[in-house]
Amino acid sequence: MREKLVAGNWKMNGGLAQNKALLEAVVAGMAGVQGMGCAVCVPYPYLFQAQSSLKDSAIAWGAQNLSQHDKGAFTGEVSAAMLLDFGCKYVLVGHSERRAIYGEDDATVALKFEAAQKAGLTPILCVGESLEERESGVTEAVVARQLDAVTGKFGVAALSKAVVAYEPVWAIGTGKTASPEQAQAVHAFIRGKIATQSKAVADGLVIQYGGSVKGSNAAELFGMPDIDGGLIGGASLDAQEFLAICHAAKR
Ligand SMILES: O=C(CO)COP(=O)(O)O
Repeated sequence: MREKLVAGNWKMNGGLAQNKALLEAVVAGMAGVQGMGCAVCVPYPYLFQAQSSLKDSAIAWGAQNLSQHDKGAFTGEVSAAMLLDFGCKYVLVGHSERRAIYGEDDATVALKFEAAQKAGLTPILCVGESLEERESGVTEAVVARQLDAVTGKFGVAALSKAVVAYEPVWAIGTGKTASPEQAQAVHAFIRGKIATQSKAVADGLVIQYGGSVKGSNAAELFGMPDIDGGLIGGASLDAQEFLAICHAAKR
């Protein structure tokens, strides 16, 4: 049985004092909670703070991006090994903001996925269509292309140690959540597609939904058969909202 995973993506938000309060409240609110996974993906400068605050809790932490390279003359970049130095378990790869704003293409995302996995991190591979793509009926083709970029290069087994996050771009930060049925349809498509290559990998794959998840809509989304938790942006900055979402993922 898959365990649901709720991960916060703080994006470029936070500060030492604000993070301290948020992390303490999340640790307190998650004490004793079992049957689901919880993580926060914080900006690089706060990894040490996340590690110090969370190391004695069941909450994991991670980063929002990494370099595809191991080391060297790549000014401003951060390697997988550096993330491991700070105890990261997860790293986001291919978030739509990285794809759209920083021009990360499928090939680069695949290399980042590989760099994460080779180092022992669990990549959270983000996929999802834009509004224009949805309206022109190519949602499945877009998501398939984004998945194929990884499985075509590294084989379907690469997904046995990864998480996939389906984040329709039109639902990110817009307050416009995909309906549970809309999200479920794409999640089922993803799982079905992986199942044609390996049923075991498909059955075990955690597929998160992301895009305007809140305390008030989480339970409905997480109640769908192929939605295994969420990747949470804005609401992960508010302890009470984030905790409500985490609690909605409990078995
Ligand atoms: O991009 C997201 C998580 O990675 C979703 O962001 P919001 O929850 O703010 O819509």
